[in-house]
Amino acid sequence: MLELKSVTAGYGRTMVLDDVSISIPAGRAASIMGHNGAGKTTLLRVACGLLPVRRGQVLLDGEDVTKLRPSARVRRGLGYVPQGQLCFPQMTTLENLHLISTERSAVDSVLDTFPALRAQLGRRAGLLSGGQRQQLSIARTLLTKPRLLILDEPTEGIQPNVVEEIEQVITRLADRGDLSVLLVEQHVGFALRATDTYYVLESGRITSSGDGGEGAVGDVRAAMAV
Ligand SMILES: Nc1ncnc2c1ncn2[C@@H]1O[C@H](COP(=O)(O)OP(=O)(O)OP(=O)(O)O)[C@@H](O)[C@H]1O
Repeated sequence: MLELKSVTAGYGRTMVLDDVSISIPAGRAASIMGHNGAGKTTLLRVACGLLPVRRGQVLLDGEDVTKLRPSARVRRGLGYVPQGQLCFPQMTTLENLHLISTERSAVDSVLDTFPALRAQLGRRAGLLSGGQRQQLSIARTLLTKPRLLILDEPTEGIQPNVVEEIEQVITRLADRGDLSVLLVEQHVGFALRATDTYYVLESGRITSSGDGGEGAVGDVRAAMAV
């Protein structure tokens, strides 16, 4: 579904990603872990078309989309949930959803995925908790009916007692089988539980990769400790 082939990219003359290759088959989930500043968000920006590559290729469903704009990639099934629980704070939860789609069955379906939002439909998004706003942000992206969901640190800034709720939702989405997921996450245990494959990115290079699952926690921590 998504493939980055030997991608080198960065800002101005400074290259951040150096010869990075990752692959996420259709319906599978992968996580990217690494220290602050390793280049994780930069990698996601490249996948979405928000940052051009200097060298290498980005493929969606086998099609070379390296030169395509973000909007063209969204039309091909890419959905991006950036860091920071993006939504319109003055609008209600429902209005935020309706900005993307007013199709009743589609809205109902995302509310089934995020039952906590049902009780908040008339509430302004700016008054929601961080965890609820994160769920709204993911729900808005799901309304675009993506086949690839890209999530940038969805548990960042969320109170510890609701992190588990976010984790459960993402694990369910990753388990759906009809959705590919690319997850950047600092919580190693959660990232590995939720995904089939992991990549460790350090200083812009993939330094370790393997199968997900709790059994890989030691390998990832060791790779990140180097
Ligand atoms: N718009 C930008 N212009 C110039 N340099 C940038 C820009 N965005 C990020 N960088 C630099 O690129 C490097 C990688 O940043 P990036 O945000 O991709 O890392 P990250 O792994 O996502 O970090 P974090 O975990 O802190 O979010 C850092 O050195 C950062 O300072």
